[in-house]
Amino acid sequence: MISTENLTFQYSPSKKFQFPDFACADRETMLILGKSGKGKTTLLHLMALLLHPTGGKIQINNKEISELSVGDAARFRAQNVGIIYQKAHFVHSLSVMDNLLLVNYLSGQKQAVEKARHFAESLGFADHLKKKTTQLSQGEQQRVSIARALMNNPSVILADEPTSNLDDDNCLKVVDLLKNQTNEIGASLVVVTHDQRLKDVFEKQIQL
Ligand SMILES: Nc1ncnc2c1ncn2[C@@H]1O[C@H](COP(=O)(O)OP(=O)(O)OP(=O)(O)O)[C@@H](O)[C@H]1O
Repeated sequence: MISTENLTFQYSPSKKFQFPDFACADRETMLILGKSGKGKTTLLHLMALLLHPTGGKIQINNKEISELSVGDAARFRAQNVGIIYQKAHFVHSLSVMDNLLLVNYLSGQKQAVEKARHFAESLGFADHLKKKTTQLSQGEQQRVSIARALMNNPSVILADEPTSNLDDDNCLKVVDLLKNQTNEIGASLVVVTHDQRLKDVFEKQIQL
């Protein structure tokens, strides 16, 4: 469950944002739409505790997260938030499997090899687990990055333009995978995008 109230942010006195209030419950999915420059990535980074709001509240599982210190925010993020970036960033020297297990390691949890295998099966990259991430196609890397975001059973999954580089077929496949996997672990899914193809596949939407 994630919700915001009176959320504001500014990069500079001339670059201010006031975001609409919203709430996304467990197993609920939500789309945040907006043209380029409207602040979609900024809002996602606020929800991910990568930026600190200038005003307002963000709650995850009824915990007020905007007041956490930098260290506490990093711990909270590692344990509760899964992020899918527009362009996946992997550790190129590690295998696909080790990139998945790294999430467990960084948040101080036991390495969940079976879970990684399960996601790889569900998302269709089980044959690639031993490969380096650079050996995968862009669509395959996108699916690995979805699995990586799920590895710690996060309460909230945040996806930044997860479909912008995909053709229509793969776009709908990735959205289905995201929704199904989110539902499986009982998380809230928030997608920010300017991809109009997603308008018809998310019931709950807000426009920036
Ligand atoms: N670090 C920064 N410092 C100053 N201004 C910034 C910074 N990051 C983003 N901005 C500005 O804030 C505005 C919103 O940026 P943001 O990346 O959130 O938009 P967006 O809606 O995600 O755009 P796009 O769809 O093009 O990715 C833009 O005008 C951008 O130039």
